[in-house]
Amino acid sequence: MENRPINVTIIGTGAYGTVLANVLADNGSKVLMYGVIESQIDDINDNNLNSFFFGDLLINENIKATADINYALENAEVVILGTPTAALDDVISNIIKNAKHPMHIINVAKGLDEEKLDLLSKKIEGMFEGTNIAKSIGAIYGPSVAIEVIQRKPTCVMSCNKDIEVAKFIADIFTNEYFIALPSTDIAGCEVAAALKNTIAIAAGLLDGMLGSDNARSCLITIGLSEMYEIASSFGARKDTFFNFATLGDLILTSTSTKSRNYSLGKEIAKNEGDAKKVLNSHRRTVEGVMTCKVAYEIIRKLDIKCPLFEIMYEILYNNCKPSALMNTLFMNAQVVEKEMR
Ligand SMILES: NC(=O)c1ccc[n+]([C@@H]2O[C@H](COP(=O)([O-])OP(=O)(O)OC[C@H]3O[C@@H](n4cnc5c(N)ncnc54)[C@H](O)[C@@H]3O)[C@@H](O)[C@H]2O)c1
Ligand SMILES: O=P(O)(O)OC[C@H](O)CO
Repeated sequence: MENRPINVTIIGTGAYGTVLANVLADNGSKVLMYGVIESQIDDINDNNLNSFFFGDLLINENIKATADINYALENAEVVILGTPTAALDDVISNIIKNAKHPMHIINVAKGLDEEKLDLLSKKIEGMFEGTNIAKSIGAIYGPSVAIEVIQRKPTCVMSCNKDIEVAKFIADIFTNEYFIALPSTDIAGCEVAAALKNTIAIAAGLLDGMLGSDNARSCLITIGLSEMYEIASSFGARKDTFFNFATLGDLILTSTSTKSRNYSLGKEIAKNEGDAKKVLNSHRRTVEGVMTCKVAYEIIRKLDIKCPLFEIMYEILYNNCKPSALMNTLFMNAQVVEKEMR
């Protein structure tokens, strides 16, 4: 365990960036947040609050925020990419332009590379290639709705890195009595699961809104886990990874919690008689399962594999198909047993 304060810079002053800042500052790290929204920066510096996301819940008073990227990166040893997947291109370009020394890069965005239909970590690696800025590239994934972490409720996540020693180092700087990070070297497994569970959560919210059936939700989660593994294994994921916090854990949380934005979107679609188009047109919050569904659908087609849940969700979210009939066919076609037994 490192016993000196680590300088950590968090890119983004959003919900998850703020909670990770709080965990790290609680652990004695020197935390600086870089943001683009002046009111959030001022709120953090002047009031120890990020009230846009967390109302009057105080955050650690040692957290500082800035809009100056040079200042933000000047002493950074670890940089956390704390924005949604869609902002990563911009964020990484900004780091490459302004960083002057090597640093550990940790991604927390849950998504896939929509252009190359590939892993987000590969895209991030590709962007840093030849720059000497990324000492290592890893991720933190696990069941962690922001509001509960800021309230210091027990949360377990995976620290993912190809190099187990770096995974352990990052796990150590995050771990305390309420936030536990365990190392994993299976980036592909954790990352694909972290992205795909968002689409399954939209399906779960939709199903709950339509049927209110605990039986059906459990079956949906099981089918989702199976399809998640099917897709992830094509990226080299290990089966044992599918029993950890980033995979099964996050899938259960996001598919059952009303605090999840993805699950809530599904419920909202159900409330609007299954009219996804209408709901998505007026939606403003970060809901990554919608884009992930499209990427997953294209990956499934490219690999020529069968993932009925993702195919159905694509029809609902992108072709405005009514969910009821489609949901029925999902259970009729459920395939969750070993491939060789089918
Ligand atoms: N919220 C959660 O509970 C939670 C938990 C685990 C993981 N995550 C993941 O973390 C990622 C971020 O989610 P969030 O909930 O914090 O999102 P959010 O919508 O709360 O915040 C996003 C933040 O990114 C900032 N941002 C956007 N573009 C930027 C740019 N170019 N440069 C700098 N800042 C920029 C915005 O200003 C905003 O402060 C997502 O991929 C999400 O899946 C979220
Ligand atoms: O609010 P959501 O649906 O983006 O989910 C947040 C986290 O990913 C849960 O671990």
